[in-house]
Amino acid sequence: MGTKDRGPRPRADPDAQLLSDLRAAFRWLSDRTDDRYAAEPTGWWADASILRRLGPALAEPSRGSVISHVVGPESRGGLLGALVALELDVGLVELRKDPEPSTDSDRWLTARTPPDYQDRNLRLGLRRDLLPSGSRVLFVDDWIDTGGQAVAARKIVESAGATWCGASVIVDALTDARLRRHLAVNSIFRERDL
Ligand SMILES: O=P(O)(O)OC[C@H]1O[C@H](OP(=O)(O)OP(=O)(O)O)[C@H](O)[C@@H]1O
Repeated sequence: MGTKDRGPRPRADPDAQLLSDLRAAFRWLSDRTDDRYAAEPTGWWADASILRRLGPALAEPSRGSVISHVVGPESRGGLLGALVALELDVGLVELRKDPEPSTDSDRWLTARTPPDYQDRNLRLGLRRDLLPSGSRVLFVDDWIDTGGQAVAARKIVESAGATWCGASVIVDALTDARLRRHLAVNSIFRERDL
């Protein structure tokens, strides 16, 4: 059979390609003296071709939903949140760690996390005037581990009178399926697939 008879070359599956590129650019860090492993995902945004695909991939599950704001926790949630907000054509509201009001009239909504992946009870907060009641929020982050930060984020969103529409993350390391459902988590992949 000649080459003409073979038909078009099958196109590479873009999702499979993104997964494989994310895996290739990721490292676990560890010391010989310590059995702890730390995720090192910064190669993902150091690579222009991965960076370009992250916003569309994280926005994809929300394409059919009405989203008015993206909320991203400091620091990587802010970085990725901006990419997703651009894709969905909405604004990004920063979720800060230990926010300090600049003036008395600078109102923040805050909540403390249950112990997170580093056993921290972080105080997270966002500026009240940036998230009007009735907003429809998509939470964006690189990684969800215990879900502690996302749980606190949901409390804050709801205390603003806004609706939590879900969480979009690159890696889902949750061990609690009920929490995954409660937070409506979509991920590019599970930690076990790294
Ligand atoms: O599910 P959890 O147990 O709450 O943990 C997940 C969070 O922890 C990491 O952020 P970190 O606070 O390390 O800050 P970073 O974004 O600056 O890395 C990660 O980016 C998530 O925000």
